[in-house]
Amino acid sequence: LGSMSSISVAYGEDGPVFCGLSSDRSHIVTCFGADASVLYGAPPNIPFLGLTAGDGFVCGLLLDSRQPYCWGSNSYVKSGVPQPMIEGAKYSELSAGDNHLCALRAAADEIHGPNAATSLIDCWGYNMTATHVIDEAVSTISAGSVFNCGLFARNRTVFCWGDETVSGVVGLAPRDVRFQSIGAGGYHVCGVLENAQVLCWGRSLEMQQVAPASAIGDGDVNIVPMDAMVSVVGGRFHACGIRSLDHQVACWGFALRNSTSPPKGLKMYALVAGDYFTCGVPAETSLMPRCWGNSGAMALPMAVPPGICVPNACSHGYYNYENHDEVGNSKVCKPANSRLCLPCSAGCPEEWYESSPCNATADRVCQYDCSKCVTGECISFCLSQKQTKSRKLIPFQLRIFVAEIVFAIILLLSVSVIACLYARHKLRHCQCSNNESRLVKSTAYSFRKDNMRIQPDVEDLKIRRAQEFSYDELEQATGGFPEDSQVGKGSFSCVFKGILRDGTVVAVKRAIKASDMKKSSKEFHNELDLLSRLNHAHLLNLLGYCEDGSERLLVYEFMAHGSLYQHLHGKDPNLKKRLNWARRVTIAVQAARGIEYLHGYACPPVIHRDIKSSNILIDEDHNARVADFGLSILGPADSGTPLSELPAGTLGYLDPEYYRLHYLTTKSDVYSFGVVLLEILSGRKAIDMQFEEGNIVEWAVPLIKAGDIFAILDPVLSPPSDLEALKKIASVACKCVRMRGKDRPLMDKVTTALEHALALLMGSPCVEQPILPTEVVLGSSRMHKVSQMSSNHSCSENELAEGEDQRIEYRAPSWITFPSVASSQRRKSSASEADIAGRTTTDGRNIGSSIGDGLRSLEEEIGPASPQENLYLQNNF
Ligand SMILES: Nc1ncnc2c1ncn2[C@@H]1O[C@H](COP(=O)(O)OP(=O)(O)OP(=O)(O)O)[C@@H](O)[C@H]1O
Repeated sequence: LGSMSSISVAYGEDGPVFCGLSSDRSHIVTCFGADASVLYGAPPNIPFLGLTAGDGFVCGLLLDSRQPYCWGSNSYVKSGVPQPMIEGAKYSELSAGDNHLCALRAAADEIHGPNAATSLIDCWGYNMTATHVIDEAVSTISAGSVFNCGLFARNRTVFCWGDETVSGVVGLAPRDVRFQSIGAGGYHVCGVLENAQVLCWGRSLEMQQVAPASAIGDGDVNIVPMDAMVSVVGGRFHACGIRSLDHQVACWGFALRNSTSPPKGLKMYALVAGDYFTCGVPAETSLMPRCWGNSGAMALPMAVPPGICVPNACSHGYYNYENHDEVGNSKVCKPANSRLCLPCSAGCPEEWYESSPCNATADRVCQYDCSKCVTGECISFCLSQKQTKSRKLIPFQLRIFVAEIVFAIILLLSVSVIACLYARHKLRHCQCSNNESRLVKSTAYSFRKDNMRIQPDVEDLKIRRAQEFSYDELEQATGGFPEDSQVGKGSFSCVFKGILRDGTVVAVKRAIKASDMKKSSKEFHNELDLLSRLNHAHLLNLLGYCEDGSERLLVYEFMAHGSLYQHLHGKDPNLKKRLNWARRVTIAVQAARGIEYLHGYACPPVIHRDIKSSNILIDEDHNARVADFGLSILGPADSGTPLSELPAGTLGYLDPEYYRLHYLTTKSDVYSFGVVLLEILSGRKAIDMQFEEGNIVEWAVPLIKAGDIFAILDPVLSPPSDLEALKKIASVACKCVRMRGKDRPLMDKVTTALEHALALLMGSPCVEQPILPTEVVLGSSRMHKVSQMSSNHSCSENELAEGEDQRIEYRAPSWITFPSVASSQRRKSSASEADIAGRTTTDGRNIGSSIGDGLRSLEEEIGPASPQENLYLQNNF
């Protein structure tokens, strides 16, 4: 009964059967109930635009062909596309009565469209099979048991046709009354008038007559309670509507004995009625329909869109439906540019006022205006408000007493907070208080450099918020998220290249539907929070975000050269070759600095939890940026304190200690970064089952320990003439992937070691040449030629080739703002447990003892920097 919707209720001997479309954009139908012919006749995997149902059957409007398709056991409405069917006919709406189906023709041209002079309505079934030519454009149709009604598009008046003897509805249709919408029931029709009041007519039982006949014409007129409604539906002898004010359901008319009532206190988006059974899509995140009536109350285990998707923008009086966070990541509607419009509440009643108007994305909100109260409801509401206020007017002495208590509590709290801050400060030398850390402000970056820590300024962070984008803006920027602008895909998102209106090239990360909605929503907010707070030259900057219904998108700076993973393991072998040793080690240094910032300089520290080569992105200046804070969590103030978190991360990079014991510290990131270092050295994936030893750690560490560095180096690159730098990196990698977190170095140690290795790599082959700032070009905002390198005869041919490769390198402007914490300072700042362990333990895992220079403690191993290295480091870091 009624009009087409995203849900339908069929009825018959076997009781009601509910069918609904999936809210996951698939538009696939699923049914629940006891009528096997409806349940099992439902076509799997065929998308529908909307549904309608009658006695023992359901019909859907096929999304692709726009033709009706029915299934079930009604002998008048056969399964399949109803016959006769005009070839190529397309329909915009369906409505089913007891034993018939009507469909409103939607011609591709304007002959029968909404602005047309005529409309065609085709009906099939008992006593109904005919084509009706209506002399005006019809906007919607709704079927009762043996009759149908429609609304004219132009003047919104109603017209009905069908079996008048049985229904008694057709002749009673009010003339010259304008409706926003109508809902036909068994033997009555209800409609929402232009002023949002509801008017019913017909001869259904128990329908109270309250409206003056003069207002609506002759006949047996029934009207609902006086509440303004946004929509109405009709059952066999009852009708239900969604109240405009609170979106709660109100039902009236006849109900069977022992029927359940509509849920109280539950807001609804949409309703549909069978004969004695009504269902609604609740305005809550689950979107799981609730039903009530003769078969008891039930919640159906599927999420259903709260209406029909339309191709056009929502017209005036409608707002674009937004999903709630937990509902899903993808849009409800297919195709992507269609949308779901819900009716705005129709104004506020007399004694109410509008506290916020209906806009493009949200309905209007009304509140009681206590100065205009007339009804008891309003008066009692305002009285209760008053009482609440007057209760606040407590005697003066009592107020003083309370104030004293409050003061004492505040004092106590302040002392505790100061004590905690002090303890925390002592524990981790991390100064979070504003007083201690007045930060150097700049528009793009805000860091404080003191002898130990650099922290984001709290005030600055309050101001520096990521920009909020509308979905349309981002859809436009990416050209509608087509496949060819997709630059990557993760477990929870697809990444698209886009261009904002101001010409900025961006990467738009669009969350995809995850099986665990809460998780993906949590990740979205984690990432948003973290990225808004963090700012570093080697972290991927968040430019903005968008949260629109079920859509969640993050907008990042576009990284022109993709991910380190793509370079090392992508399909293009040239990419890998082009990533010569100097670039690889530079990337390692830069990524290490980003992670070091997370661990050491952000306050409180941040544990990334998903360090891997696909999360190290490379910008157009070939600088590395650590990305994807989806799994990050703020670490304990004392970064050595473990957090008991359920393991999350990527196989192959996951710290075994964290995985097995759920023991999470910053050292878990150190492990993952060690794996990345091994990837960089070997060009192998973290897990690659094409090799006998598929796990990179299990494969590489024994070889490095045995001093066979050659065996692990990426065969696509010629090894540098002096392997010292790579040996140092291999040694650092081995330390990073030690089994016990406490045996691994801290990130600042790792960074320092890598910086030295880089300096060695850049300097040692050309030791005769002094390395000048303009020559070693990593980090210059201008282009510099490494003329010396190309003319240096002591460099090998291979190195020369690699050197040529890196002659033109840039430094992103953000480099300039990177705090130049000298390696020596860093060294002082963290005497890692690993280093201490490295010097003292005789454990077999302390590989330092087994391979000579290979894996001694980092301090010993790095040794003092050579003058060239120092010069290089001073000028470049
Ligand atoms: N800002 C960006 N600029 C250019 N490409 C990007 C950007 N961000 C991500 N990508 C590309 O998209 C891919 C997917 O990124 P995403 O962060 O969604 O997933 P992931 O980290 O690779 O995997 P997972 O989500 O499973 O951890 C990246 O590997 C990278 O190739």
